[in-house]
Amino acid sequence: MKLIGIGDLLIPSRYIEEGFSRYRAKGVDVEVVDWPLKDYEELQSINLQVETQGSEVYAVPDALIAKLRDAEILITQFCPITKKVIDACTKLRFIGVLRGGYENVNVPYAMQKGITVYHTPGRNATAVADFTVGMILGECRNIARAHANLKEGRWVRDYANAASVPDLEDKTVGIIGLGQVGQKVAKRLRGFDVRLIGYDPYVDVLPNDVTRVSFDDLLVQADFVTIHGRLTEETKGLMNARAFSLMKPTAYFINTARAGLVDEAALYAALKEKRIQGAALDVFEHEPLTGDDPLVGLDNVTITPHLAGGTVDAFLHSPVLLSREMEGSLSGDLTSRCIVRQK
Ligand SMILES: NC(=O)c1ccc[n+]([C@@H]2O[C@H](COP(=O)([O-])OP(=O)(O)OC[C@H]3O[C@@H](n4cnc5c(N)ncnc54)[C@H](O)[C@@H]3O)[C@@H](O)[C@H]2O)c1
Ligand SMILES: O=C(O)[C@H](O)[C@H](O)COP(=O)(O)O
Repeated sequence: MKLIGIGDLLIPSRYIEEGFSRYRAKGVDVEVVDWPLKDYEELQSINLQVETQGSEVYAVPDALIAKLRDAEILITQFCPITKKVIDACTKLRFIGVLRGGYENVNVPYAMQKGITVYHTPGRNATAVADFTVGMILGECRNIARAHANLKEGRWVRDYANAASVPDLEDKTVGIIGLGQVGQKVAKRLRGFDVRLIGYDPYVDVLPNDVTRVSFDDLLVQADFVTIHGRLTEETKGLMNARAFSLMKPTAYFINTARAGLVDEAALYAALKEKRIQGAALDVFEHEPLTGDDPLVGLDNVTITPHLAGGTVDAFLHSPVLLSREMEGSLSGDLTSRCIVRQK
């Protein structure tokens, strides 16, 4: 059996090679090729922003497709596996995605062709959950603003909103979306003695210290609203002007998930008019965010350049996780992680 992995800027080839090297003992021929990209910005602009299955808007270079043709197992992180790629790989039986999401793979087409697709749920949930807690503290305690001021030689202790800087203890944190990341955020926040409320229409059982509430009740009650849904047709623009109008004027909004979950203009207006206290954002409608973006000029926002999932553990361990998940497929044993099974 032939496995071909596609290395990229965030998971270089050698990590895929190492992650799947033990397949060699099972008679698998493991080869890894590179997806040539200029820089991380190029990757973000073509892939992280494209949330349509198959990402056909990006043309995978023919030279790369030519290197993939013999694959029976194809491993990718961000490189789009489009209809054209699938058609070129005539022996393809399995696709493994080194991601929790799989928006860059044309899953419906793979399914139609009887190809089994695996992914890696939660591979960077720890990284994102840790970062989210950092963002909550960073914004409500003015950490980033204080740092920026000191770097510019200003010793500023009298922030305009200092009188309303909260402790986390006894505050209510509302978590929208209790999947891999949302549940880890809840787990981390327990140590802060907060009250946890959650909204997720698709999770039957919430962690027992997370009180299930409706979407509107969450917004009305929470001192911190943190969103962790995936971007779908249903969740697009979930946080709109109406949603922000339900939040307390003292509440904070945190988004380390996807920009598309939020109406950014409505969020900007709520922040600008101080209808909510502040926001911490790792994801933006237009990435990379430029210095002249209106959000950058606000004094009640903490912004980071889409960093939440990026730890060495998250990215470099993904191939090991995926190789374990897919191992059963070699002997025909399809495990629960496979999202599409052969008919
Ligand atoms: N900033 C980063 O670097 C970074 C890194 C990794 C992941 N992410 C993003 O973090 C988010 C969470 O990832 P995850 O792995 O936890 O995803 P997940 O699929 O495990 O969880 C998403 C949850 O959202 C819930 N959901 C679906 N529709 C909903 C709705 N209408 N309202 C509320 N909840 C709804 C689902 O039931 C699920 O429990 C995703 O948007 C992902 O793209 C960001
Ligand atoms: O940078 C990010 O947002 C994520 O690391 C990237 O999109 C992959 O996330 P995943 O699909 O693994 O959740």
